[in-house]
Amino acid sequence: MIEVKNLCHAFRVGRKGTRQKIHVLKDISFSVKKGELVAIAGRSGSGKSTLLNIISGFLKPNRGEVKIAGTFVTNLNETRFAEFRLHHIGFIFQNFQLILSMTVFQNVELPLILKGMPEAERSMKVDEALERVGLLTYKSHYPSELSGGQQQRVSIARALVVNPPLILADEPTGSLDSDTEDDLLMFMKELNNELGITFLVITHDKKVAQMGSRILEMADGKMMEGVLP
Ligand SMILES: Nc1ncnc2c1ncn2[C@@H]1O[C@H](COP(=O)(O)OP(=O)(O)OP(=O)(O)O)[C@@H](O)[C@H]1O
Repeated sequence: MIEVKNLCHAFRVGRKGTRQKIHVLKDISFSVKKGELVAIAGRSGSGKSTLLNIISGFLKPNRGEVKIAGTFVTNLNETRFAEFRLHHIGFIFQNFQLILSMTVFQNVELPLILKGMPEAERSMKVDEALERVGLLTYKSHYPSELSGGQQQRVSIARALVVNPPLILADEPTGSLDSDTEDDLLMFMKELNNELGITFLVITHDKKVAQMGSRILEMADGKMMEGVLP
């Protein structure tokens, strides 16, 4: 599902004269098979978000390539990558990224509007996704009227609504308390098992990493197959 080859990325920091290059990704290669749930673990600053930004197409790498579902995405321009994302990738973020002025229904409907789906079909798909996350009765609520765990479920429904083969999650439980975190991790595992969606989960939390069928550990710009205690 994902093949990453020889990815290198450095940021230039500082002012002219004292400018420095920070090499964040140093020749990273790994692959994720269809239906796997893989966690990428590593300390703060180890380059996890940079890697995810490249895989999601929000950042162009200095070198290397990423192939997702058979497409070399690193070659796509911004417009084509946006189109590709809409059909192939669902996102879950630490801070949910819901639009607060929109209802739960409208938040989940958004990707379908972008896809140009007719209204009747949209309505059916949104209801289906909300049912899946157990929040159909909350469809007219606003995000601020929901708990953190519920808001994260809405964002999962928004990711699921386009039936993506791949979900990228960046610290998905980072804003949740421990019990809610456990519920959400179980739910993500369920989606992985039942729907066969491939998950790539970025985390610095051992408990989250351990839910993966495989853990890739990032340290010092490199990646290795992780072994967590
Ligand atoms: N836009 C940028 N410009 C300059 N340096 C950056 C930029 N983005 C990230 N970095 C640097 O790259 C390194 C890796 O950052 P990154 O956010 O990828 O790490 P991370 O593992 O996701 O950390 P965290 O868990 O804290 O989010 C850090 O040293 C960071 O300061």
